[in-house]
Amino acid sequence: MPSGSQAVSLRDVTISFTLADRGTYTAVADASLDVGDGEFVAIVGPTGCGKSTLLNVAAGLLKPSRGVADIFDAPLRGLNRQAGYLFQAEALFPWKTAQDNIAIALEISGTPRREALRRAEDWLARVGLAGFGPRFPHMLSGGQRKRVGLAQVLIRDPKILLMDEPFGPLDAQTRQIMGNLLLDLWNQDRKAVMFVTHDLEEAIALSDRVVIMSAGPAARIIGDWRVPLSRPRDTAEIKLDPAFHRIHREIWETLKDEVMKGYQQTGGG
Ligand SMILES: Nc1ncnc2c1ncn2[C@@H]1O[C@H](COP(=O)(O)OP(=O)(O)OP(=O)(O)O)[C@@H](O)[C@H]1O
Repeated sequence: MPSGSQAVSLRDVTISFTLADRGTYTAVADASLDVGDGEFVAIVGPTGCGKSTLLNVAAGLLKPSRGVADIFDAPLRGLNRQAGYLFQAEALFPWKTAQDNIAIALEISGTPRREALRRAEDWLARVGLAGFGPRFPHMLSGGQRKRVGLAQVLIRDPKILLMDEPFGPLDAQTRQIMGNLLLDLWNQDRKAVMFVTHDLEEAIALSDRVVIMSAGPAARIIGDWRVPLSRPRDTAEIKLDPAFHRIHREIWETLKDEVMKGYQQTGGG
């Protein structure tokens, strides 16, 4: 459970982009969000509303135009070195084996190669890939590559995990399996997690809190729900729980109008 300190604290964050041809575009306006130490928070919103933009602020990849970002009560300057980042797109080197892909995350910060390889082997087992170390990414399934990606991030033991639709490209069953793996690993040391998804079911199944953003431009945080479901959870079975249906219905009431606005703006509806 949260220990009281905030791993990520965004205060009145506004993010505007200056576009060469169309002036200034404000993606996110006055967003305030706290993620407690050990807390799993999902951010859900319509397509293009600014979820990734907000995550990039927490990662230190993007400086807010207004407002502040604190990490463990200290102002974030430059890259957030306490965070590990897992994107939708794969970040594996195609010419390196699974084991090397995991080990490199330690080698770049100075861990001797032999030690890095040994720890990478442990992590292969922790993500259910014992024996797959010598395979190159093209010799692994999409789900297996995601497992390698997860190990690559977690081996550095970041205090905060920033995840941007990490299981997006996977089929529904593999997503569920990856969700369970993520929860198992998270349960072992409960890092703070910011998990961006457009999938409300996935958000509820995984998280302690679900935060809803409005459609952009100038997207805002318009809802923040505590998920009343006990842990440990199985991400498939939890969806049969009546409490899951109740909270889903409640959040969807707020989300659905924003989703329609988002589609209309992006020409999808
Ligand atoms: N570097 C940039 N320059 C200009 N506009 C940008 C930039 N980055 C993001 N945007 C715009 O800001 C808005 C929010 O984008 P963002 O990727 O954060 O949305 P999202 O909610 O993560 O979308 P999706 O769910 O489709 O991945 C979009 O309209 C996008 O086009």
